[in-house]
Amino acid sequence: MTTSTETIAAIATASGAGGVGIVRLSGPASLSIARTLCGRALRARHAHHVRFRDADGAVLDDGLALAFPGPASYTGEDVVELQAHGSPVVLQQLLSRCRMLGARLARPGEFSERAFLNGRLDLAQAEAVADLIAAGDERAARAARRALDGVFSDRCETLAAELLHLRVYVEAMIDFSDEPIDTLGGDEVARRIDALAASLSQLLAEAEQGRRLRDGLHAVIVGPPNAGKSSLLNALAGVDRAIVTDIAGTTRDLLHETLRIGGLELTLVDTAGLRSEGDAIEREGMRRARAELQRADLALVVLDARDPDAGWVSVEDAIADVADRIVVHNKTDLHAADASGKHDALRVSARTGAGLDTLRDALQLRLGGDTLAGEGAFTARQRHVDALREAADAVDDARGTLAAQHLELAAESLRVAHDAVGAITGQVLPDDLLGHIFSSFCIGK
Ligand SMILES: Nc1nc2c(c(=O)[nH]1)N(C=O)[C@@H](CNc1ccc(C(=O)N[C@@H](CCC(=O)O)C(=O)O)cc1)CN2
Ligand SMILES: Nc1nc2c(ncn2[C@@H]2O[C@H](COP(=O)(O)OP(=O)(O)OP(=O)(O)O)[C@@H](O)[C@H]2O)c(=O)[nH]1
Ligand SMILES: [Mg+2]
Repeated sequence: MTTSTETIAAIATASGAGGVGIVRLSGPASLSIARTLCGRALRARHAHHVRFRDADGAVLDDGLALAFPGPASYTGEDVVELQAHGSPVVLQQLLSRCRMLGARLARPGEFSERAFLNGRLDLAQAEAVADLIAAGDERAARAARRALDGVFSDRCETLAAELLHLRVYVEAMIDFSDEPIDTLGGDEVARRIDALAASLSQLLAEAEQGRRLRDGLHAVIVGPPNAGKSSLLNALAGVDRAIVTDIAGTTRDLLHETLRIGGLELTLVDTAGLRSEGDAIEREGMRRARAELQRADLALVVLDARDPDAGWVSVEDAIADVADRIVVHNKTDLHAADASGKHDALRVSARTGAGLDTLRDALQLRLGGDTLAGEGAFTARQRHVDALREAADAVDDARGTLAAQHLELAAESLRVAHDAVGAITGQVLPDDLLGHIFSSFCIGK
């Protein structure tokens, strides 16, 4: 257990006026700072109604003070909460007073970082705290809650334990490598590596879904100029967000809009129409459109129903790497005949609204509907997915090298896999991983 010498303080409640606002302290001086500020000693885990006083004895506010002596606290250190009226001015005054009495301002995520360093939460759980706070819908909140409860961490730790076991075994085989592997239980190790590879790929798939739960689905509207991409964004969002004109090349910047479909969040991005000509501004817009497609889970391809093939040529290349796509033929109000068969396209009209419900249903299906929200689903981050993929690759390598009787290489691959899985829960800490993770938290969390 690490103990910090510095006492940190922050406003723990959201900025702006509120019913109640909380200043939170953590560290060795918390209790003495509170005693001075409240004019009395605080009993552990009791709510005291007190007056918070400034240096000159003036009353800053009255409120509730709570002390949680370590280690039975959120951070594992001595923690104090000053629960005042939710006035930003009063909360700032309380915070300044805490600083005068020896606390320093907490960095973003520093309370949770200390909770991690003191073993109150593992790293994936600490990340789940931030993901819970940022959850955009109920499904994401439930899944973050499960990650916070350790559902994901437990799975990682089971894998890490098995990896450790295999490492020990393979290292032992190296020490006895004069003898043939099969007499050393090589078959048994191979079987266990196979089982481990299967568990890893199962967890990787679930973590990928968890990443989508956390980040929401990212859909990029793409198509030739003038097909009605911006009109469709406006129609789906139900607001007049993007500029629409009959001039090809109207949209240049990326335009993000958050949609809710069936209670689930979807980010929709409007982009510049793709074509081979265009001035410097339009070309920059197309470059951005292509870059945005690299991050897309789904391409929403908009073609003009009157000439879908012409448009298709311009987008085919750009969407080659996108995992999923929905093709729509727009402006069907101008084109009655059904030419959509070729791309398995949905027929819509951004102008009249025809076909938009069907499109919404298709989007909702892609959002995962119930499958993503299944029992036991948890949120995960790209960092976790990358780590599991690295581990899966390394375990595959170990399988091969073991079969070829290269025990040292197999041992090294297992070590790499073990470290990768360990970094998810923070059992293993690569350089500056903590700074990287916690700096994106809210202050006071
Ligand atoms: N007012 C307030 N509400 C809050 C928090 C907080 O810090 N303050 N939390 C902060 O994010 C969350 C709750 N998380 C917490 C986690 C552990 C402990 C704690 O004192 N744990 C001790 C005692 C365990 C017990 O009695 O249940 C421990 O783990 O030993 C407190 C809050 C959400 N609500
Ligand atoms: N009749 C009809 N016109 C439409 C429909 N959707 C869009 N339009 C018209 O088509 C023209 C182009 O629409 P935009 O939404 O700006 O097209 P865009 O694909 O965003 O075009 P760029 O931004 O230039 O790439 C505008 O005049 C729209 O009013 C539709 O469903 N029916
Ligand atoms: Mg546009």
